[in-house]
Amino acid sequence: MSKKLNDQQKSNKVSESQRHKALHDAKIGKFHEALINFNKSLCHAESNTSTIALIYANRAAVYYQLNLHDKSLNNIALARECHHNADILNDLDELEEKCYENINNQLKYDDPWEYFKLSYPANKRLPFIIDCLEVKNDKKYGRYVTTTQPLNAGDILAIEEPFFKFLKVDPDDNEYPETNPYNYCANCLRDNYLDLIPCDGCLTTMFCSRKCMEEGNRMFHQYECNILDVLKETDNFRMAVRNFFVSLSICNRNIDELKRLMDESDEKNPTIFNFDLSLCENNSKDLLMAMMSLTNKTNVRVKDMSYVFQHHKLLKKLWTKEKEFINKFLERMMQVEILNFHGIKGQSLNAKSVFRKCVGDGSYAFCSLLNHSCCPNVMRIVVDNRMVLICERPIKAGEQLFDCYIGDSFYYKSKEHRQEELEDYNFTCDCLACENDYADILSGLLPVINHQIFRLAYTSYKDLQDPRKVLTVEQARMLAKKYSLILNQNFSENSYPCKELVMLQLCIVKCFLTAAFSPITFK
Ligand SMILES: C[S@@+](CC[C@H](N)C(=O)[O-])C[C@H]1O[C@@H](n2cnc3c(N)ncnc32)[C@H](O)[C@@H]1O
Repeated sequence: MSKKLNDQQKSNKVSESQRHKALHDAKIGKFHEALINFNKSLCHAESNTSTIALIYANRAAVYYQLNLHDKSLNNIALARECHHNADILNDLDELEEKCYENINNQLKYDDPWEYFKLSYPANKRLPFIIDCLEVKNDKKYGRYVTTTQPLNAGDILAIEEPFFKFLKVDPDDNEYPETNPYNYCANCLRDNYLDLIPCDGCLTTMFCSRKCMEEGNRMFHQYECNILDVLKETDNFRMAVRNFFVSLSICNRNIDELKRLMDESDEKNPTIFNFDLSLCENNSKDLLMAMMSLTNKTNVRVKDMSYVFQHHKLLKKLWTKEKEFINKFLERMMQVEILNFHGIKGQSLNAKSVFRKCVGDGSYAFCSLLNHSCCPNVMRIVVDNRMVLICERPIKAGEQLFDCYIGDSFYYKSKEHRQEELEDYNFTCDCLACENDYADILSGLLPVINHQIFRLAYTSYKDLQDPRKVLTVEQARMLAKKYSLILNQNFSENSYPCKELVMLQLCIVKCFLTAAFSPITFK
């Protein structure tokens, strides 16, 4: 790598000052703040110095206090691996003994994947979606997803890993602590209960494990580590530049192979349904082609990016020879991004509420095939970086799955407002809600058909809106099940949309959002 362009260098002095802040936080019981400050301190510590061992030892002690003994043991092991002064060894041995003595009393994490599971057998070639989903194509929608079997509200239809992903961090944003880079793994975007390890080179990049560190370095960080400040200037194109690095790595740095994949994607317009992703062999190239086809070629102009490519030997050479293709690739990535990138809200130990800023963006090859309706029948939520697709009202065999691209659907926004928000997608929505100009569920426009169900739906809906009534994850999961059952039993196509069915649908959405985004709980 060439000369480091970040203006700051590792410094044990800065690291020590952060460590002392963390020790103070821990002393007054602010354990989450302490862990973040220890992470910051780790990032600033000079490589191969005993300071790093000391920080891991301190972090181990905090995890011990939090009753997270496996994390404590992990940090003891990390401390021992580092260059350390002999006098911390005794402390580590003592702490280790205490952890083993108490390991059976440690807090158990609530694993969201015990709850979010596919509701039907998995597709054999695409094991992350259920086996009755298909992709079709027509003139109006382009590609679209349908089901060969009826589906019910509450069913989980897909659990998909992002293909491209990007952690959006801002160390200076104090208003939203979740945008602090010392919270999340730069590779998988998970918070790992703040048990992160620092990059040896820069001051802000952390990983959750050696495996993620190796993968992150191989896929993108080898190019980015010493130019993080330069990359900030790429503004909107930051993610496109990241995707170029990742794609180049997938092609083993062979740009001719990347060109070939782009040509093949343009020619065949493949989706993931064209591939067998159950095979253990590396299928990144298949996925990359499927991702590149997710564009309607919106007009995008890339600004001059030469400054990004001047600091790395290979990139500089590629830029001189292949500037035109690289620009074309960045444009394509931007076109894909406009249509298909989804915010990732992290789960974090220090998240205080359901509503918080996204910590990153991700793109999902399957879920991106869903078209839009302002009265959707499925919803997407990102749990722990994976996209979970949930059925929010009954769907007949043969029907298309529709997602709502604009968060709130016809329940809250006027038709004009919705169309404005859909502008980037280049189509005019003619869904049921737009055709009939439904707006605002509480207005008089929608009829009430079953008054008994309406009373139940209305009370439940109002209860869920009440900010004083905060649901636990467990309660939200139970209620999602309850409302799904009532909706499934009372749904009739002839009466939808009516107030009570739409309200029940909204209750289900709200419960799933709460179940996914509530602060992490322990059993
Ligand atoms: C995320 S992609 C969905 C998959 C897309 N149909 C494809 O073939 O790749 C979004 C694009 O799909 C099309 N689309 C989505 N919803 C639509 C709708 N309700 N009516 C017509 N076209 C729609 C638009 O071209 C939009 O830009």
